[in-house]
Formats: sequence, C-alpha cells, structure tokens
Amino acid sequence: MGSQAAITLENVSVRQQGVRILESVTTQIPARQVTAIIGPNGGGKTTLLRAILRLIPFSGSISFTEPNARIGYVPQRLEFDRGAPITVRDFLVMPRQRVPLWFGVSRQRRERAVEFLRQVRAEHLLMRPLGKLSGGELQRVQLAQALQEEPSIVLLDEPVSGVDVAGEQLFCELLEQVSQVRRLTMIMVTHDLAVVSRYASHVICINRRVQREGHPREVVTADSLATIYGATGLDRADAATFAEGDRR
Ligand SMILES: Nc1ncnc2c1ncn2[C@@H]1O[C@H](COP(=O)(O)OP(=O)(O)OP(=O)(O)O)[C@@H](O)[C@H]1O
Repeated sequence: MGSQAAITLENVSVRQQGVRILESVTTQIPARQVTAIIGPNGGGKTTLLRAILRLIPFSGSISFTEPNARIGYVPQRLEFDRGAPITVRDFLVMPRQRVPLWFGVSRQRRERAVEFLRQVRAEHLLMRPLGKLSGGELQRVQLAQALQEEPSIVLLDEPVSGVDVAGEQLFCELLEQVSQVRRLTMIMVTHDLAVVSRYASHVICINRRVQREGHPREVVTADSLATIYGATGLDRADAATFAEGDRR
C-alpha cells in the first residue's frame, strides 16, 4: 500500500455465539482510495464492516488516522417497512430532522435533500414512496443519504448486487466521481470482480483471515482467485477473464 492509511486494523478478531468469524485481521485501508473487500460467502466481509462501524464487539484495535472521521454506511439490505408511507424526501431529512415530520420539512432541508439526490442523478425520485423504489434506485437514495452526512469514509456493502448492468455501471461511475471530487475513502464489499478490477485501487480478500491483499492486478488473478474461492467457487476461465479485464 503506497498511500497513507485512513484506517488501521490490528489483530481484529470477532466471535459470535462461540464461532470465530474473523481471526487476527491486520490490515490498512488506504486514504482517499476505493478499497474492495472480496471473499467467499460467509467469509466475514460484512462482519468486518460492522466491526469498523463499532456495531459489534471485537478484540484487537481499529484506529482512524483522522480522529473524528465521519463515516457513511450503505448497508446490504435496508431494513424498513415497505408499506410505510415514507417518501424519499422523508427518508433523507429524517436523520437530521429534530422535530417530528408532521411539523413539516424546512425549505433548507428539502433543498439539501434535492441537492444530494441530484449528485446521485436521482432528483426525480424525491416524492416517490421509499417502499416502491427498485433495487438500483434504492441504492442511489441510500448513497445520497450517506453522502449528506458529509463523511470522509464511506462503507458500502454489496452496493451493486441485484442491480442490472446499466444500473451497476451508473452506480459505479457515481462512486468514482464522488470519491474523486470529495477525496473520500471508500470501502466496498462486492462479489463483482469486474467492478473490483475497474474501480478499486486496493483489494483485501477475507476468509476469516486476510487471504490476500494488494492492487487488483496482483489479487484478481486466475491463480489467486482459484485458491481463494476454490475450484468449485469460481471457474478458472472466469477468473482469467476478470484478470485480463479493464484495470486502472
Ligand atoms: N450474529 C451472528 N451470530 C452468529 N453467526 C453470525 C452472526 N453474524 C454473522 N454470522 C456468521 O458469520 C459468518 C460471516 O458472515 P458475514 O455476513 O460477515 O459474511 P460475508 O462474507 O459478508 O458473507 P456473504 O458474502 O454471504 O454476504 C457467516 O458464517 C455467518 O453465518
């Protein structure tokens, strides 16, 4: 890793109900770059994000170079009642609103919500019911919500899973733009190796422990992927295709 670290993890271990989910994870997340976390199902990727967010107990240490770094989080699945009468605007103003929504939403907050939606090219969704959005639309709205907290670090858990190819490309382009303009540190859990090769500049492969890490050119190779995912987990030909794909 050539650049300064934004987050340093030392010997991070997580146990849930007696099961070791992460074991002695020691790594650094480079500042102002996109880091992809990859690895097989159940390997502990989401758990690692939750430890960084301090949502679960862990042993070892996780330290931030910037002491009061704000963190934005786009979870894998947003838990909410799809039938609830909440619009996108309500969702975006809720975390900042200090009075109940039935008192109305100030013009300033509304304008701010529109501004962040515009940044993710979703201003047309402002008054749409949150529960009626498609997967790709919801991801963009969640990204707008994370960005409006003006974070310096953004964690994304499988942001493009279930999103069609065009939606995936749009989302990744937005991420790239936003991360460059705002000089954000991004950590993205993904199974999409094409996305990793194209957008990430650092990759950490987790399967309980750190299996590999480095530039996608070093980590996303046919041999290393076959080792990480096993012969059945990923076809070697697919791995080779990804490995030869578009890279920074
Ligand atoms: N609260 C919990 N109690 C017990 N086991 C848990 C808990 N949370 C997660 N696990 C287990 O920890 C392991 C890692 O889960 P995690 O969600 O971090 O994996 P992941 O790499 O993100 O997986 P995927 O790629 O399938 O999303 C899994 O075996 C999961 O069942």
